[in-house]
Amino acid sequence: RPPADVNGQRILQADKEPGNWMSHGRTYGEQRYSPLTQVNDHNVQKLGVAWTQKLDWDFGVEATPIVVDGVMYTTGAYSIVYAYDARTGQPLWKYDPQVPRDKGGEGCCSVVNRGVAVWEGKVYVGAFDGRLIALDARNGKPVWSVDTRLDPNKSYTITGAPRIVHGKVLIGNGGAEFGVRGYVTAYDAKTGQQAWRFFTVPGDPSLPPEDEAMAMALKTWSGNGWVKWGGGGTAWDSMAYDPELNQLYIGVGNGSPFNYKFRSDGKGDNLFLSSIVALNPDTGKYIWHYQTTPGEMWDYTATQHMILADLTIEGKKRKVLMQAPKNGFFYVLDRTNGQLLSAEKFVPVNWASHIDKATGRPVKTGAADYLDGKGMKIVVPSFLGGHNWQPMSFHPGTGLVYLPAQETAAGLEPQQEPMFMPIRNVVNIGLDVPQLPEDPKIVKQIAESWKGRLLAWDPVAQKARWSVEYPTAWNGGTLATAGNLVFQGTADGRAVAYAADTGKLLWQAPVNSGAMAGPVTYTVGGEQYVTFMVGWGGSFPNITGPMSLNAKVKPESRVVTFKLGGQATLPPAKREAAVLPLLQPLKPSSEAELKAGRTMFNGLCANCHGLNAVSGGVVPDLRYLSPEKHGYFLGIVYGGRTERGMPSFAKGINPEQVELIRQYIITRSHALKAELDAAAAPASAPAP
Ligand SMILES: O=C(O)c1cc(C(=O)O)c2c(n1)C(=O)C(=O)c1cc(C(=O)O)[nH]c1-2
Ligand SMILES: [Ca+2]
Repeated sequence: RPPADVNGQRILQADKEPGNWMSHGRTYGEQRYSPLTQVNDHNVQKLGVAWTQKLDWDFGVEATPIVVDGVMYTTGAYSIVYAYDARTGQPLWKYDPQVPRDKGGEGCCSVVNRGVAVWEGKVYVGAFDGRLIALDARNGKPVWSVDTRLDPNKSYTITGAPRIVHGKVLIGNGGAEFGVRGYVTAYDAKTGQQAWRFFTVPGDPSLPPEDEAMAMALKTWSGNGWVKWGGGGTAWDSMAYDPELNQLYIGVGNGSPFNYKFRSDGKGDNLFLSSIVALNPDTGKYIWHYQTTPGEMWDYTATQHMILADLTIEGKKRKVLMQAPKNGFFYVLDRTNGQLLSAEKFVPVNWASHIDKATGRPVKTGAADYLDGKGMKIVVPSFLGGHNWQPMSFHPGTGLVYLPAQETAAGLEPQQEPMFMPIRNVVNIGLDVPQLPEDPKIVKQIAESWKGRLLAWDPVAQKARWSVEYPTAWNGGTLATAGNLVFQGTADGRAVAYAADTGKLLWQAPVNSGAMAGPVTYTVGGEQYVTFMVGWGGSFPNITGPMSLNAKVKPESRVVTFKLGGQATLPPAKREAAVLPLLQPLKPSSEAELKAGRTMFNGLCANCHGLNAVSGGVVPDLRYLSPEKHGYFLGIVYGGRTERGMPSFAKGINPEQVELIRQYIITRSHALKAELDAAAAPASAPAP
């Protein structure tokens, strides 16, 4: 059999070859449940390392590997594709699409990638710069490549994994924090020829709508504010497919800009933002939609993982679709028609009290409404969500969904007038950057209130059967197996397994770095393997650095595969301690100057270097910047550091403003020094 000779028939019958993991969620229903039982709740403690492979870039790793007939196809940062012998880890080939290294600034959440799809001897990857590329599965040589961007002058990116249905490769894009318009496109798997495109939000209302769905959606928007800001609705991650109904489900993202007033005069539902939309996969035609957050204004994407299952609810067998989007409610929909069956909170939520059963609409509390003219509002969950892209899993035996949830909150405040229109490289959401105090004691308190939780969620009863708490948010996706196991990677650098029925911790092993991706399991030569894609990054450590420090991990990207009795060793973790350099003198600056420096830092730099210049450790913490680099700071900002992933900021800020940013960083280094000195001083030091 030629490599990666997967087709729809094989995916439909995935349970007949449980040793392979042939599509993103293993099956079209994306349950991430494996029927394999060789590794089970009786022997899982005998798992040892089978093999490891280091990846090129120590940025976030989010890929679900595809494993077919003994070969693993997976990705790392910058959309680099790796093929390994799945038994030994021996590299077979590597393909680097050469995404320009300074493109990082054009995405909200680093140059991550969630994996490939395979089909009839080809491997498909969505490159961060917007290309969809087909590779020859034998050698990784490109066969075709298309540019999926609607407008190359906008910050369109791809981080999601393609799905393939009826010979069509389906892919969306990211960019709703940068002023783009969302859509999903289908390309012929053989040739790359475009088959259809479904827009998720309307275009310019002065032009005719593209189709009936856009005509319907347009009625739910007001004014034309969104035209310049794209409208958003990017479908940057999840899809699922029901072959019996022949329905493709896409998860649609947040509005662009977040600011609902700038976007739509603060009026209307704004379809299809934050919605699940069912499409015909052959034509791209609309079938139904369910909107989780009408009038979205909090980055409440509904791009989170969707699982299809058959559940018995009130005595009736229902074909359901389950999703736990960012907004904090767990939804169970009838997937034949999009009707709401139930929705309950799975984490604390303040923007809505409940979802009304009769209308299917949330009942908003007003507590998170930052447009009420009363200033900053604390929004729960935060823009990182009660759940983000980390995939869930569903175990048909226990009937439970294993959900990597998180408790987070953030302060949001609208700009009165747009500071600027969206430009490349710079996040612009029509809000002031999320507020975070500088006082380390308060930051510590907030950080401790941000929790990660693995929930074993009963979707029929709509409540947790068991849960495990973690020291930070941003723990990994899950995998359920017929061996009564749930596997998960953790933010604090472990691979763990729980009993699926009781939640008892049965096994854990260090993996050196935060493990966020969904693990997979497969067999080669009759032996079962479990693979974790490891590597800390993505939006949590990059933007909300201070909240992520309790994870106490460094970025270190690697494939780590386990098997029963595995004897390989994991290389020791990188652990160089950061040393504060000789501090730059504090120049006397006015309050106003320091405030301007802080605003600019948080607006321009914090998306990677962290709010208030506290980095989560994936991108350098500028408080530790050496005197030498302070000497040519302007050169770095204007020139960028392309080889390290930093774009040029020559456009948009003048040298005086760059100097204000530098002064702000210096004050933050001094504050850190004082904090470290205080921590090092003996608790009851005698007065001098
Ligand atoms: O609106 C968008 O277009 C968009 C894209 C992406 C992305 O492509 O990674 C993320 C988000 N939004 C987002 O809101 C978010 O929380 C997020 C986290 C991550 C990540 O990989 O860590 N990506 C994204
Ligand atoms: Ca977003």
